[in-house]
Amino acid sequence: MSTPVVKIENLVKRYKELVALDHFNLEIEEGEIFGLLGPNGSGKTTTINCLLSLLSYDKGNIEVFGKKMNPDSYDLKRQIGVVMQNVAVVDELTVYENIDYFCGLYVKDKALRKQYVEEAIAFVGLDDFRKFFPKKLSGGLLRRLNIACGIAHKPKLIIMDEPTVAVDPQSRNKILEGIVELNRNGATIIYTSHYMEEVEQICSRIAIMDKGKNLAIGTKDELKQMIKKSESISIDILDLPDAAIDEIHALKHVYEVTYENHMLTVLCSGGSHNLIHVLDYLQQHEITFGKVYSELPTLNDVFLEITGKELRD
Ligand SMILES: Nc1ncnc2c1ncn2[C@@H]1O[C@H](COP(=O)(O)OP(=O)(O)OP(=O)(O)O)[C@@H](O)[C@H]1O
Repeated sequence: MSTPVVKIENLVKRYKELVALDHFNLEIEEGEIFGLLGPNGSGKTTTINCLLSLLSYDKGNIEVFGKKMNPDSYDLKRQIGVVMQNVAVVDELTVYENIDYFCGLYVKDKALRKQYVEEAIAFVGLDDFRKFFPKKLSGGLLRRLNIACGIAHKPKLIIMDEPTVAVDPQSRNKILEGIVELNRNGATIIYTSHYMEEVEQICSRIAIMDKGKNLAIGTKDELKQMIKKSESISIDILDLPDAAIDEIHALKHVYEVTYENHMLTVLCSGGSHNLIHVLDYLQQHEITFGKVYSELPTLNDVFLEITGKELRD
């Protein structure tokens, strides 16, 4: 097997009494867009800061590209691009100068740097704004500048910590498309977010975090197969007899039935054609129904089943 790009073993990080990372483990392979998904405060930023050796930790081991990561591992850091949650650019420098400055920390050859800066500007679509100072940019454009500064030196590993927080939908889509393109061009990506839709959209594998622990790991389909729920059926019904609830509950693959505010909700585990079986039952018993909805599980359902609480909170 190839050497993982990132290997985190048994990482423990405490802030005084608070255990922010609790024996956290993670392996990321080359070529992945790896999603770290967890609610606010679950430990995503702490993981990233430990990984970059910006924070010391109490226990555990971290390797990047097969080598131990230390605060002075400059050879490793040169191969990493970081886009932090809080925009970190220099207000006194223009868009071009900012990207040139950050790229210049790693790329000393002037001609090559010029080429990289131009490519980064084109990549994030800031060509019309190259002479603007950061204070003149909208929130979305500022985020794009932040990304350009982190990736201009063409790192092999790119870490993005919630890059779309407080970003308008247009810029958000542009950012997500850009991440996929960076990956297509050969970079391994670590992407932290508490937006499950984004993580589902772009990540090849996902770790679900809560309270400093890695609760589950896999592709989105693997994660969804870990839980009981495979389908949630909701049907508008004006009047449903109590006996029908019990009989629907007894249908194959059904494990939970509720009827509230004229809405029948049927949760199913495995099987196929569950919706047809429920509708057949209603028709055979001449129960009139209105709108019908069938939903597959989301990552929120995975989180809910594992932790007993909503990811969205
Ligand atoms: N410098 C610090 N001092 C004390 N506690 C901290 C510090 N930084 C983070 N924490 C705490 O550690 C826990 C993990 O925080 P962390 O920022 O890593 O989570 P997160 O998943 O990145 O959340 P968010 O999405 O809000 O950034 C939280 O309970 C947080 O309050």
